[in-house]
Amino acid sequence: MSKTSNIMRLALLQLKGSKDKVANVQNAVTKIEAAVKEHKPRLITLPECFNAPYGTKYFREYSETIPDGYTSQQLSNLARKHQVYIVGGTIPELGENDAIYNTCTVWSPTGDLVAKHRKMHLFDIDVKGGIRFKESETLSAGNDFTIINVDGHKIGIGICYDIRFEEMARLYRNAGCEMIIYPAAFNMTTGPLHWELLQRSRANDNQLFVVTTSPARDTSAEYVAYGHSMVVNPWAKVQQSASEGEEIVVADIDFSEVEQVRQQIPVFGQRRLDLYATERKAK
Ligand SMILES: NC(=O)CC(=O)C(=O)O
Repeated sequence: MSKTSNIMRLALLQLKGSKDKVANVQNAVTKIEAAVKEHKPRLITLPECFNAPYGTKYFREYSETIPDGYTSQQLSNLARKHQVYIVGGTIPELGENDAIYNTCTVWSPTGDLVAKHRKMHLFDIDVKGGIRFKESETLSAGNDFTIINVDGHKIGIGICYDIRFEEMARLYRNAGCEMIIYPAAFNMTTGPLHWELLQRSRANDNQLFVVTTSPARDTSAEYVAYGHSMVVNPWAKVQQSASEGEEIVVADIDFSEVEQVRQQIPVFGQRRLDLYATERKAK
């Protein structure tokens, strides 16, 4: 598909969650309606696990099938009604063989499901005096890379912990992506240390836009999200950033910046591919 425009307006919705799934989804619906009315974005992004509490004991209870589940249907209707792309954060997905995935759905302006990305790297960490989390206690990992095409621009999709794996971002770059979108929910241990650093690293290494959308911080929640949803440009500069609370971040992406940095700092063509490689394995 040829590029119809180099400018794309995004709206990142940093939303506060609760244990009430319908209330969470309705909050997203209200904020999507507001973002469309006030800012007319082409593409809207939502946070990781926006319809459920983020915790291994909750994933099965809140899980839904895709695309016929309640949350999917709401997002599909909104995308069609407002003719926008929606990168629908993530929800716990009830998949085949009763497996549960942490899954991002992407909806086109016709309301069609254009992609479904299942978190590939499960968030299993144990930081002494900080946080222990083991997604693998209840979740299964996805095995597929996901690239969408919006107005001729290739955009890779990853989910939260996926951002720590440079190889995945590099594969997206190798496939021609100009942006990677990560719905994400870092926490109060890793957020201050790594949130911005990782985004700027992936943007710098691959000379593309990095976009993250986090839940708003709720200090009464069992898992306290860091917030600070962010857009980093291909120069690795923070273009826009939210604070901790509920917020709509509006960013006008100028995709011509991708070509500018790639021309001016041409590391991609200077790699020693005679000595090393990052390759996708056949499944
Ligand atoms: N929640 C995640 O998947 C990742 C995270 O919080 C981190 O990497 O830190």
